[in-house]
Amino acid sequence: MVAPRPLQEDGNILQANISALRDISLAILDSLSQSLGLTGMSHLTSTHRVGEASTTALGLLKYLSHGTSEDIGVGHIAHTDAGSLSFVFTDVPGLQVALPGTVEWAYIPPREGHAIVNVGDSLHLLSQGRLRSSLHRVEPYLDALNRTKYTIVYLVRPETDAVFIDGDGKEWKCKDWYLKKFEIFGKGAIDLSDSFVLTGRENYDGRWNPLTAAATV
Ligand SMILES: O=C(O)CCC(=O)C(=O)O
Ligand SMILES: [Fe+2]
Repeated sequence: MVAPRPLQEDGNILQANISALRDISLAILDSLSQSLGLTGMSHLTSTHRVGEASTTALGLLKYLSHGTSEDIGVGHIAHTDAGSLSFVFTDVPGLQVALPGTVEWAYIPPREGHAIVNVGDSLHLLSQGRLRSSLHRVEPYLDALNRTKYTIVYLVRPETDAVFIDGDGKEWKCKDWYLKKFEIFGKGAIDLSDSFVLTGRENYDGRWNPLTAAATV
């Protein structure tokens, strides 16, 4: 596979960006911990130590254009991210977030020089529910239907052996929570029995309705 030209010309660009994103994410985790009074082993950086094994990842997503599939094949189903923090870089709109406490969706327009940063399940669980993972999805945006949407995501995840306690007092190893979540993503179809793990809500699929969307956007 041939690397994109900027990477061929400067192999360090990737490493430099990953290091910067890692430092920024640790600063955010530190600041959140101070604000929430999380100290000692509960301090969020204590489960995100540099050099410890984790599945933190950098990804490039390319979305199918609107019209290439009839229903849910376009975009990204409603979900919360499994990890701690997700940095989303894109210049094509389409990302929607569920407004807190409602079932209404709002587009988050890209802003030049900015990233969108989502809180994921891991921070929800590590902060004993004080931080909430954001429910979001990607839908066609009517002004950008003919543009291919690319997104670069930097997905910060805790150490593989970090331990979570869920709302029912059940203990999870970070890696088991991820396996469960990725198994659901891998199914390719929405099964309502999975909806709590996928979206944090029971019996909910958050599916996009093209008819309503066309009328309201
Ligand atoms: O492409 C986007 O704007 C969002 C991507 C996303 O939600 C994800 O990778 O989990
Ligand atoms: Fe996401």
